[in-house]
Amino acid sequence: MAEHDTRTPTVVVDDAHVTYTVQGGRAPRAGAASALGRILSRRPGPAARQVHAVKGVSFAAYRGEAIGLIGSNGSGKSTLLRAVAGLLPVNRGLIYTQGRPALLGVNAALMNDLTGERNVILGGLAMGMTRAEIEARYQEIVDFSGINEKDDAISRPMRTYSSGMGARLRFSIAAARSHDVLLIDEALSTGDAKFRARSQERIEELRAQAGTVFLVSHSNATIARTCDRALWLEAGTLRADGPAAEVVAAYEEFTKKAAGTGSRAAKTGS
Ligand SMILES: Nc1ncnc2c1ncn2[C@@H]1O[C@H](COP(=O)(O)OP(=O)(O)OP(=O)(O)O)[C@@H](O)[C@H]1O
Repeated sequence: MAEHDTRTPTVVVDDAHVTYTVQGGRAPRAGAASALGRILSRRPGPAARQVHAVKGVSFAAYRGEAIGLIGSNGSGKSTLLRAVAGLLPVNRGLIYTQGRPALLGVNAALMNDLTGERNVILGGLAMGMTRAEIEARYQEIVDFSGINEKDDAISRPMRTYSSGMGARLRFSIAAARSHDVLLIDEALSTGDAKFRARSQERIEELRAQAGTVFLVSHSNATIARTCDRALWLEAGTLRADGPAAEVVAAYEEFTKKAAGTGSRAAKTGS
């Protein structure tokens, strides 16, 4: 008889499909003149197209796990993360999550014209913290981000920050409280080595507080170092799910082979 699984699931994804609908197309010819021509001749515009980004993915994630998402460009990693965060609907299948997952993306919605300080408050509220909680943790968030080490950058508008500084502040806000499910999209790879080490420690703490952490990264080293499990997506389907080191090794083997095929194809001109 199969052993009973006593771990607590935090995210269950069952045969999830996500499709984007893209309106229009053929941009180069879609100028005002051609649009006018279309109206005059009553020709229909370009039809809406579907992009099937996630195709039947299933897995369960448990408390205390740090799961890396790897795969080629456009393989569906960010889409899957956004669907788990509840920001994109699934067209088919089901996604169950415990609590409200927090998505921390490089594009997380902070306001560029507001100061870092105002953004800490906004971001904290968006993460479900109360004003009192934010006030109590404000200094800790700023110190963790390290953006105030050289000058008083926190009082400047976000648009004056480098991309690394912005990413660090976003991570610091999201990591200020514990989450049942924390989803991180590439945020770590933007920071410098010191910040990376610090955020890795913080992810460890969040895991210890019984949360589940998902991390999308193009750095195989980051995935192998930070995660114990990895999901490998390719063209919207799950190619592998297992211990991070094994999945990363299989993915590296695949990318090496794909690069080899590419150069041979280029040589033969096919
Ligand atoms: N807003 C959108 N509208 C239409 N298609 C989209 C949209 N966002 C992503 N896609 C398409 O969905 C597919 C998966 O994209 P996604 O961004 O999830 O991949 P990814 O694995 O995160 O890629 P990368 O590694 O380049 O960040 C791609 O074919 C992409 O072109």
